[in-house]
Amino acid sequence: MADPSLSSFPSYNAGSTHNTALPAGPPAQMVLLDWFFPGFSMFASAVQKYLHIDLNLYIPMLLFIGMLVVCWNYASQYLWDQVEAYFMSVVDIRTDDEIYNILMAWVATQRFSQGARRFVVNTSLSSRSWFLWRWDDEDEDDEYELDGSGEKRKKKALSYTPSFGSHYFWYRGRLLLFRRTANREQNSFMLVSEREEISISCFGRNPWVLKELLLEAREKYIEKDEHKTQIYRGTTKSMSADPSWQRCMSRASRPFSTVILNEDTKRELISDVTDYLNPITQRWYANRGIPYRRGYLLHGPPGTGKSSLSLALAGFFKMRIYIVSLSSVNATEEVLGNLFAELPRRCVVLLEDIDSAGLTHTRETNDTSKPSSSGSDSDDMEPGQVTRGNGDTNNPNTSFRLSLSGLLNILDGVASQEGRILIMTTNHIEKLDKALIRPGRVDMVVEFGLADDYMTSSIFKNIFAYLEGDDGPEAERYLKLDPEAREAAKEKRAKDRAAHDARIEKLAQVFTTKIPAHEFSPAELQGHLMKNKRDPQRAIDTAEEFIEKTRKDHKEKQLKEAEEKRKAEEKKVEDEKKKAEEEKKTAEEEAKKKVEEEIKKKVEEEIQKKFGEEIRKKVEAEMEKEKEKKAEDEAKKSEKESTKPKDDAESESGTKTDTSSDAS
Ligand SMILES: Nc1ncnc2c1ncn2[C@@H]1O[C@H](COP(=O)(O)OP(=O)(O)OP(=O)(O)O)[C@@H](O)[C@H]1O
Repeated sequence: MADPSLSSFPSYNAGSTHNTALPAGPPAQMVLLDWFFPGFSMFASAVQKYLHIDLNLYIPMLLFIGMLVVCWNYASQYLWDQVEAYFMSVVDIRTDDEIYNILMAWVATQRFSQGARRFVVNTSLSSRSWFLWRWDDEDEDDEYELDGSGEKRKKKALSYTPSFGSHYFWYRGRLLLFRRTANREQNSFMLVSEREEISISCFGRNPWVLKELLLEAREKYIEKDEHKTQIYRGTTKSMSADPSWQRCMSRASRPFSTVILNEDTKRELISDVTDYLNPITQRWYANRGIPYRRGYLLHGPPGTGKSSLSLALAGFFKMRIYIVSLSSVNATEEVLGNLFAELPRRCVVLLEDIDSAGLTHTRETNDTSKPSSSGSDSDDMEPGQVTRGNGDTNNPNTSFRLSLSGLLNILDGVASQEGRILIMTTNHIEKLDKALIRPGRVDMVVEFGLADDYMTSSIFKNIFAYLEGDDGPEAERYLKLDPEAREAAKEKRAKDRAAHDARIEKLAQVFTTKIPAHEFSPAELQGHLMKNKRDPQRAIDTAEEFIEKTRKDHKEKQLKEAEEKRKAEEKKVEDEKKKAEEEKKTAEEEAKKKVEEEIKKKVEEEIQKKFGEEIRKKVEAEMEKEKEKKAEDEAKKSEKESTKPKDDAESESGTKTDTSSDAS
């Protein structure tokens, strides 16, 4: 019997489109189609019923087309692979390398990116890989707008790059292909940028155009950062045990002129570094077998410009700066060694706070013939040992130790990159080991001091005088004026500026007379001036207040330090007392034990002596007794033998007599 559900099936007779006779059962092809495309039979019967079209007629054709498409896909993919392998050049971009940032920054500026219908939008194009992550990057592309109060408000620039897929574009007259695909290996631990693969291909077996593109991208990238200093900090990621340099900032290079320091010292420093970086100098070093590196030591009280000078120097010579602070808990020998091994060839390394690392102990202390370094508070440390926290061995931070010889090995061992500039900063040069600052490790020492009159006045002018670029959007407004008006405006502006600077010059003198020399650090003065950055007169009027408050702070700090020192000394005395008491107690116990042992020995000897004599006497008496008894027995025996030949009758009475005598 026919299946009623198939009553609506179209005819399976290929010859007749209008034949409604029921088929014996669904043909195999229909079952197959239904299996591949569920509901196909329903769709076919609906088409048959309402449009009078028998799809059965077209099935072979559809199948053929489908197969053709599959074959085409396969063949085209195969062909494309062959073309790519034999007739194209391809560059794969590593997403965990800085080249990713470089290329994506270039791609974002290309027409094909901006025209892409499906695209990725970012506020930062940098790779998400933690070691490339810029987390505080002031981007030049960031836009600003003025809000109601006239303050600038930063708007993050948006970058558009093509989304997953293949994107063709022209470059230097050649057709190139930018391909962005999802990484074949997807796992949840992967960072966003690692989940994609990027490549650029060109037709032809010569990849020169790709290399040129990459060089151009790099050039643009460097150009963008030309006036910036790239700052890297040595960190130990909690997730990974390996320490690494993290790019933390790309900051507008600090002009050298803004660091207030003796002009001769500045000039000397710049010419020294210039000479060092000269390729001829490098050859000179190589010819003489001298390690090609240079070290500088900047020392002085906190906030006097040591870090600022290092940054300005890196910016001036367009070098990256790698900062690591030895006061950080993680600055162990292993961490530092790994960090130094990762340094690029040409860079500035800033080793901060080498005094707080406790490098206060000389290597020579191992050698008792040589004098100890400084009599500093670290004197009771183990020789050659470095602790953090001013040699406070009780400081929990000191649980990680860095030996001085370890640090020296890192500084000039195989891990140290030749061609680098090492800058060490310290607040207490007197505490440093001579080995650490000997020539070859430190080639120039620059001293920083508290602000003198020249510094005070310079800082004042630095804050309040007009500087190029201060105008911002106001300057753009002038550009919109007609040439005549612009000229007049320009002249007026120049006059205003000159008048302003003259006023600031006078005010700087007044301010300088109010601030006592060599008492405050430039950072403290700058802090006070910054509080009044729009009102120089107010900065002068509140100078006394600042002096009073800062003196109070100094006093409090001194008191705190003295208190800490006192506590440390008290603790030291206490510890020593405890130690002495313990030693005394131990000595007493030992003496007591000794006396007891002696007494015991004597008693034993006495006992031995006394009881030994008695026992001897007793034994002798016993022996004597035994001897006597033996002699008696002998006598008796011989007597018996002598009386034996006499009469037997007498012998009986004799026996009786013996018995009575024995009984008595
Ligand atoms: N000589 C100086 N010239 C210009 N600015 C200075 C100078 N000294 C300090 N400053 C300002 O004070 C602030 C702190 O300076 P900086 O960090 O360079 O001091 P430092 O000597 O490295 O301090 P620390 O020893 O605590 O690391 C900076 O903002 C800097 O602009």
